[in-house]
Amino acid sequence: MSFHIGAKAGEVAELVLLPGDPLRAKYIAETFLEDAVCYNTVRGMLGYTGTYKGHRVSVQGTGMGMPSASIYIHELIEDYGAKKLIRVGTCGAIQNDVKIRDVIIAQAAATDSAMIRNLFPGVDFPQIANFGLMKMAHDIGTDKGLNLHVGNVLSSDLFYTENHEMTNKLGEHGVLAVEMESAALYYLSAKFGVQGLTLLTVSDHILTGEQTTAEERQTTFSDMIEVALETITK
Ligand SMILES: O=P(O)(O)O[C@H]1O[C@H](CO)[C@@H](O)[C@H]1O
Ligand SMILES: O=c1cc[nH]c(=O)[nH]1
Repeated sequence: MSFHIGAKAGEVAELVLLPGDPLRAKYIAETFLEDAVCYNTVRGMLGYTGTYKGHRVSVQGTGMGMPSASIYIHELIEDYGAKKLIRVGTCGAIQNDVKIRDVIIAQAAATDSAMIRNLFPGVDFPQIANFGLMKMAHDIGTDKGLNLHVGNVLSSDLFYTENHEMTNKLGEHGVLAVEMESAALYYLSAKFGVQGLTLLTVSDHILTGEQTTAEERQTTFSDMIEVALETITK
């Protein structure tokens, strides 16, 4: 077992989905995977391994924010050998043409976190998705007829930001939505030479104030999950 994950060696698959919400991990395992077994309950951050169309796949909750997500992502890669990781998250849209329940493929993630900046003084390290996973997800999502958007997102340290001017400015520069973990996934994927991608379902609209319910955030968004599972197992 690693510091925060109670799985034994071999209990985590090389292919891992990463929802922030551990109960979304449970829902995904119970709804989409066959023979899913729970390998982690440490801190209630549930993790499961099962199969999807014959491929071993794990799904691990990461918690909220880059400090929490980076702990799980780091241990999944370094201690358990994860090779492809797809975050399946929720986000708040900051573009008018991005609607509630649309799916976003995060091509890159800007961040207001100092976590990565502090590692590269004087350089803005680019946090980008793996191209192969991104193209595959785009092809699969397009075939499914989804309302897909591809572009930049903001991974913010603050859910309740006071800097609305900054959010608006990022929107004016084409950033699609705000969430809290993708920059960490993309940085750690680059550090360890593995493949990382984020898919997001729009759970709320920052410009219009529309919202989904907590239950929807935990248990729906099956389009995104299916695209993630098809992509990661191709
Ligand atoms: O739904 P998840 O994957 O947790 O993602 C989003 O939701 C949380 C905030 O409500 C943050 O973790 C944010 O990134
Ligand atoms: O970080 C997040 C996630 C969902 N919705 C938001 O507005 N922000």
